[in-house]
Amino acid sequence: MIKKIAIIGLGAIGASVGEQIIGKGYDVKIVADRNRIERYEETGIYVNDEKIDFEYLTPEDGEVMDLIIVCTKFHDLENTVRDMENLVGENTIIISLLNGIDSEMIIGEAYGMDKLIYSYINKISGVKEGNRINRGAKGIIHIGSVSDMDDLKVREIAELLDNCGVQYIVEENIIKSLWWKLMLNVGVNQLAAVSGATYGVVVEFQEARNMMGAAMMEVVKISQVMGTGLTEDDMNSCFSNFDNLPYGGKPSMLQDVENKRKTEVEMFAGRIIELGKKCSIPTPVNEFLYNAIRLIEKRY
Ligand SMILES: NC(=O)C1=CN([C@@H]2O[C@H](COP(=O)(O)OP(=O)(O)OC[C@H]3O[C@@H](n4cnc5c(N)ncnc54)[C@H](OP(=O)(O)O)[C@@H]3O)[C@@H](O)[C@H]2O)C=CC1
Ligand SMILES: CC(C)(CO)C(=O)C(=O)O
Repeated sequence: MIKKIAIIGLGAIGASVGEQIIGKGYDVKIVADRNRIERYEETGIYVNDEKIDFEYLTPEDGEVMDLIIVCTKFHDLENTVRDMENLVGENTIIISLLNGIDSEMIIGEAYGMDKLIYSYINKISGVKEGNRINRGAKGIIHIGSVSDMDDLKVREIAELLDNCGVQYIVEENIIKSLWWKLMLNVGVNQLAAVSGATYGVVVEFQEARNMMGAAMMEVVKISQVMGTGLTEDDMNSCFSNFDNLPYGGKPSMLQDVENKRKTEVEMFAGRIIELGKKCSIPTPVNEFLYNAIRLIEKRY
C-alpha cells in the first residue's frame, strides 16, 4: 500500500502533480538538494497563485519510499538517479513523468526494471516562471503494465490517484501509448521551439499541423519497423490533442527556448535520428529540427 511518496523535480509537472496529492492523507516529500530547498523555502512555491506548503527532504536524509515520482528534465536524469539512492527499497515503485521513451530504461538500469511502472502525463499546459507554476489544465497521467507482475502496482497507483482526484488512464498497451506521446512531442514540441507556435496556433493553422505531421511520420515509420504499434491514423489524435487547451498554452520545449534553457531535443529528434539509422528509415525532418533547435540553444 502506498503511503510515503517522494517527488523529484518541483517544476511545472512536479509542482502541479504535487499540489494535487498533498493534504490527502499521504506522506509526500519533495526531494531536492539543500540549495534548491533553501531557494524554495525562501520564495515559497505557488501553483495557480496559491502558496503550497510542500515538505522537503535532501537526498542524504532520504528514507525508503513506497512511490517515487520523477519529474525532472532529461538532462538532469543522471543526477536525479544518483539522488534517488536512499529512497529506493525492495518494494518501492517508481514512475517517471518525463517525456520520451528513455527515462524508464535509464532509471531501471540503476534500480531494476521491476521497480518501474511506465507512465507519462498529457493534457497539461504547465508553465513555470521562477517560483510560480501555472498549470492551466490539471493533466492526465497514463500508466500501464508490461507484465502480469506489474498489475498490482498499477492498481496501487490507480488507488492513490483516485483518492487524490488526479485524472488518470490505465493503458492496455502502455508501450504504444508512450510512443504515441513521443510522436506528439516530436511534432508539437519541436515545431513550437522553432516557430513559437502555441497550442492555439496548432489548432488554427493547417501549416503548423503539416510541419508537425512531417516530423511525426518519421516516428510512425520507425515504430512500424520496431513493432511498437503506431499507425498513420494515430497521428490524428495528436492533431486534436490541443483542441481544449488554452490558445496561448506552450509546449515545454517552447518554454525552454523562451527562457534560454537547455532543451530536451536529444530525447526527441536526437533519439529519432539514432533509431532511424538503426531501422534504415531516413529522418530528414528530424535532422533539420535537431540542427535548428541546437542552433537556437547555441545562440542563447
Ligand atoms: N511542462 C509541461 O507542460 C510538460 C512537461 N512534460 C515533461 O515533464 C518533464 C519535466 O518537465 P517540466 O516540469 O516542464 O520541467 P521544469 O524545468 O519546469 O522542472 C524541472 C524541475 O526539476 C528540478 N530539478 C532538476 N534536477 C533536480 C534534482 N537533481 N533534484 C531535485 N530537483 C531537480 C528543477 O529545479 P530548478 O528549477 O530548481 O533547477 C526544476 O524545477 C520533462 O521531461 C517534460 O518534457 C510532460 C508533459 C507536459
Ligand atoms: C503534450 C505536451 C505538449 C503538453 O502536455 C507536452 O508533453 C509538453 O509540453 O512537453
